Amino acid sequence: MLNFNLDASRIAIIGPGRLGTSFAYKFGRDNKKVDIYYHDADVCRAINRDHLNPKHLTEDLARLVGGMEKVPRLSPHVVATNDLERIVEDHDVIMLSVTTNRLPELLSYLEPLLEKKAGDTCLISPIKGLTSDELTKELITPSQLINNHLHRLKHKYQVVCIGGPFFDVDIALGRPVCVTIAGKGRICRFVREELFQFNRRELNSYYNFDIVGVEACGSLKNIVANIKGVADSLNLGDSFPGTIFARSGVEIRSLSKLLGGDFQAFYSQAGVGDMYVTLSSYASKNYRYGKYFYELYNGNPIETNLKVLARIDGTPEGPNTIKNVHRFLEKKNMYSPLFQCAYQIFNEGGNKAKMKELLIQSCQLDRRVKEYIGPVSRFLYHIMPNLWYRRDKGILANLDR
Ligand SMILES: NC(=O)C1=CN([C@@H]2O[C@H](COP(=O)(O)OP(=O)(O)OC[C@H]3O[C@@H](n4cnc5c(N)ncnc54)[C@H](OP(=O)(O)O)[C@@H]3O)[C@@H](O)[C@H]2O)C=CC1
Ligand SMILES: O=C(CO)COP(=O)(O)O
Repeated sequence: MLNFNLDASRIAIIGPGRLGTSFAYKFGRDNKKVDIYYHDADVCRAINRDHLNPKHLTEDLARLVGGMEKVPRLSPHVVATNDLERIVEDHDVIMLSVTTNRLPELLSYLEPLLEKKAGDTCLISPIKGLTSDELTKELITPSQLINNHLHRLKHKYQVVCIGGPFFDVDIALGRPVCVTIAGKGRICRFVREELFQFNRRELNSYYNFDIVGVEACGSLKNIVANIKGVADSLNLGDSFPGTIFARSGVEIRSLSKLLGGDFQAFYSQAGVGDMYVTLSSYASKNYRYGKYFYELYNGNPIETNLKVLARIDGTPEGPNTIKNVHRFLEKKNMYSPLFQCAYQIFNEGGNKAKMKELLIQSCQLDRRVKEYIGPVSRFLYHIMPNLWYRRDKGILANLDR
């Protein structure tokens, strides 16, 4: 049973990437004591000396505020260290601000330290990606990955996820942002009250019990942002984005349900709210990924991917999530034309005309004709989501639901 006398006056952030740095700005402004963990001592020294991140975010902030000299400095209460043991021992609240592919390795380092620690820990995850479970090969969200990895220590920690529309630059600069805090009620109330209600005009939050649904929506919309970046380069007109938006909603809703989330998650800040901004803004790494992928495309997706990643500060989650989702769709024989199209565009090669054709087909020629889910179908989805989903091949593929 987690003890709720957690100390929220100090917070640890693991991963000084774009988002971790932006939360260090925010919590520093709130006079919290912030300790950032990063394994490279030189980077830590630079952060402590200059009160700026030498690797991530700073250049984008400079562009936005009109020059490096105008970039705000991190509060003197923000300190970087490469001592992970001290980070775990000294903090009741730890934000894991790494990308999904780096999370298993990080959890392996954290596990013995959490076990040794005397007190309890609140782990906060803003991570928006899906991965494959090592044992079951099922598609899982970051909180599921954390819980699977740390199941022996489940009495010593709880996970809270942050979802919704929030871009690093907005958080860093104190622009109004409203997130979704998802997880168990008491720990979420603690996080909202102690960390997200200070200066509510700058950062505020709503609560959602459906942590898996919130994470699934936040992760899957990154894939849609990747394809929307491509679509916006294809001269498809001003109507087509509406169809991408609505049809991806259908796919996100179904897939999120299958992963253990609720249909309602999509109608939240973490669903439509986050998808709207990520699909329409250069602030999104995932949207830019799609744009640059089209621009730099040479027929070879592996080479193009490397060139695109070299041009983006930070790692967009969409490209890895597409691969993991694709494996899952194949395994489940699940019908999901837009995610299938995303996989083909970013992994299978071909020319730019093929990208256009794939996108038009996936949006305009969906085999599902009905836009609504009838009451019987809704009930069956509710009681047996693992059976009641649209198949890609076979007799069940013909059922419209
Ligand atoms: N940026 C944003 O606006 C938003 C991001 N998110 C989510 O937050 C997560 C992080 O995103 P973002 O910050 O943009 O990504 P970045 O790639 O900018 O940052 C990840 C950081 O984690 C570091 N890192 C990786 N492994 C470890 C480790 N074991 N220990 C310590 N640090 C480590 C990386 O180091 P290195 O530099 O060496 O690679 C990098 O600094 C993603 O899941 C993303 O989807 C969610 C909403 C908004
Ligand atoms: O989740 C996001 C915004 O809320 C997406 O941001 P990125 O595409 O920059 O990772």
